[in-house]
Amino acid sequence: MTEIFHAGISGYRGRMGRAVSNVLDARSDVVVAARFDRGDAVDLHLCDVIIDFSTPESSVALAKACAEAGGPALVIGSTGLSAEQEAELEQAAEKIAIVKSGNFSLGVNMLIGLVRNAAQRLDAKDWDIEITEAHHRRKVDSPSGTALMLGEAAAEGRRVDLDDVRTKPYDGVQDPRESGKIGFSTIRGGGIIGEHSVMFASDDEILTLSHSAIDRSLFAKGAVAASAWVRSRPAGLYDMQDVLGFRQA
Ligand SMILES: NC(=O)C1=CN([C@@H]2O[C@H](COP(=O)(O)OP(=O)(O)OC[C@H]3O[C@@H](n4cnc5c(N)ncnc54)[C@H](OP(=O)(O)O)[C@@H]3O)[C@@H](O)[C@H]2O)C=CC1
Ligand SMILES: O=C(O)C1=N[C@H](C(=O)O)C[C@H](O)C1
Repeated sequence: MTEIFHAGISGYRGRMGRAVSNVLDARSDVVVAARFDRGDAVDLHLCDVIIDFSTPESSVALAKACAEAGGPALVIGSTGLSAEQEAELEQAAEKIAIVKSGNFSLGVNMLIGLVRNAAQRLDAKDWDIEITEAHHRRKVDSPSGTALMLGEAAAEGRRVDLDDVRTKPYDGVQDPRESGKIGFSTIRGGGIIGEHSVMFASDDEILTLSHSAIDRSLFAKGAVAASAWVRSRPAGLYDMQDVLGFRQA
């Protein structure tokens, strides 16, 4: 028999909140026990898990409240968190189970592994890595959470720290590009759902690995799958690689 669980939606009036509502409403194994947005009160005890696509500040505040209450588990999709905010989530995850990912799609999570692998094999002195992302005009953070995850994967493949090799945005006249750096470029326009590409460029050839999101429901479906996975996990900070069983040993 299918076990029913109770889910909450944080940021439910937003683009992703509405997409998550639609996915949850279509499932017979989930009761939507709470929908809340900025300024709304929520009874955390009604939920086994809350799916949150809101803002960095509100995701951190929610994680702290859930940690203090001893639950529910969380699925967090908000991007643009500072290093301090990431650390606050890690602290909350000592008390509750949290899945946090900058992208809940299967394709992007596959891409992460491909990028890590390519970066490991293509010598940094010959191959420049440039990451490009494009999103709708209303997106406020850049580079996107996904672009940063792809940058982390490339840096991991090269066994370097992304903070040490990340380029500043190119603008005006500057020194020639150093080898070993990882560059980021951002496009914002119209209703673009989410485009990401990682270019490996040598003097002789170019390899580009890319992903296009066709419908926002893609992220919502992944987040709902993560919510079903995380609700029975012990406290800890997980990501979509864990949910999909892609984590490398
Ligand atoms: N990980 C992934 O796969 C994806 C991540 N995202 C990320 O998710 C986040 C939300 O994106 P999107 O839905 O497009 O943005 P929206 O601005 O459309 O939605 C965010 C919603 O959160 C609400 N909100 C603000 N503060 C709180 C609060 N304290 N409690 C509850 N809700 C609150 C906002 O209300 P108000 O309008 O009043 O501020 C708004 O309704 C972004 O960081 C985005 O980058 C997006 C898509 C996929
Ligand atoms: O804000 C968005 O829309 C998206 N944000 C995520 C990100 O920052 O990578 C994921 C997706 O690309 C859509």
